[in-house]
Amino acid sequence: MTTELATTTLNESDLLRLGQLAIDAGAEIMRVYEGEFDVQIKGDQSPLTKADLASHAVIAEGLVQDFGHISVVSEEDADSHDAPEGKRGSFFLVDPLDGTKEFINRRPDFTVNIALIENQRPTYGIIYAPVRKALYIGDVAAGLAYRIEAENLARLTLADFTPLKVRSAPPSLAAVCSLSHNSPETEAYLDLYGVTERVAIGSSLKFCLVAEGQADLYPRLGPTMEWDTAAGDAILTAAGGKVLSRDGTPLIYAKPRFFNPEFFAQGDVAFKVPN
Ligand SMILES: Nc1ncnc2c1ncn2[C@@H]1O[C@H](COP(=O)(O)O)[C@@H](OP(=O)(O)O)[C@H]1O
Ligand SMILES: [Mg+2]
Repeated sequence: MTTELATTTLNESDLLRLGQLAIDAGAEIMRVYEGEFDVQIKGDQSPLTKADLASHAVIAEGLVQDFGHISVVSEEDADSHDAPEGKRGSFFLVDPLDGTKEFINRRPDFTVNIALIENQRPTYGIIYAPVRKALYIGDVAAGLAYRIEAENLARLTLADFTPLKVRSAPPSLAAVCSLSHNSPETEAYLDLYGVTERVAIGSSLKFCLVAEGQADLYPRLGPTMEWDTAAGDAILTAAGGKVLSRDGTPLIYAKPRFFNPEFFAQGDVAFKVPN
C-alpha cells in the first residue's frame, strides 16, 4: 500500500501568479526568437538554445520567491533530475521551452510548462504559448480548466478566462500528433478508432487542443519526458479528459529518470488497448 502524503492547495492568486510567471518566461523566449541564436546539442542529443535557459531562469527565480517551500524539477536543471523516487510528495515539474525543435525552425507552437506533482500525479498545470499569447490553466481537484489570450494578468481574475471542456466524441474522431516525432505505431493506433482527421502540431499544445474540444485523441507511442506532459496532463484531466498508460490507468509521475512510457491522451472517448 502506498501512503498518500498531504496535498498542496493552490488558490486563485497562486494560479494567476504561476500564469504570469509562464507569461514572463515566454517574453524572455520571444526576445531570443526575434533575434539570432545558436543551437547546442545536449548529452541526450536534444537541442538547447539560450531561450531554454532564459525561460528556466525566470521560472526558477519566481518559484523560489513565491513558493520556496516546494522543490522544483526543471528540464534545464540537471541537478534536479536526481532520485525522482524520493519525490513522493509535492514538487513543481517544469519544461521551460517545450517544442525546442519548433522554436529552432521558427514554427510558432512552442510552450512554457509548469505543473505541480503530488503523489505521482499532476494536480495543477500551466501552459503558455508565447506566439499565440495563449495561457492555459488546469486545476484537477476542482475539475476546472481555463484559457485566455493575455500578456499581463494584473487586472484579471479566473472569471475572465474561458472555461474549457473536452467535446462529446463526434462520429468521426480527430487526432493530434507530433510534428517532429510521429511514428507508424501512432498511425496504426489511430486506425483502431478510424480516425481520418489528423492535426500535426509541436509541443504540449496537443493536450490543450484536446482539452478545448478541437480534437479527441493524442496517442504518443514514442518517448517523452515527464516535464513534456505534466502540465498538459493536468489541463486535459481538469477539462474532463484522461491521460492513460497502456494498461488504461492514469499515467504516473516521479518515475525513474522522469522518463515516460507511451501514453494515450483522450477526450470523451472509450480507451482502446493498442495491439
Ligand atoms: N528520444 C526521446 N527521448 C525522450 N524524449 C523525447 C525524445 N524525442 C522527443 N522527446 C521529447 O518530445 C518533446 C517534443 O515533443 P513534440 O514532438 O510533441 O513537440 C521534446 O521536448 P523538448 O522540445 O522540450 O526537448 C522531448 O522531451
Ligand atoms: Mg519538452
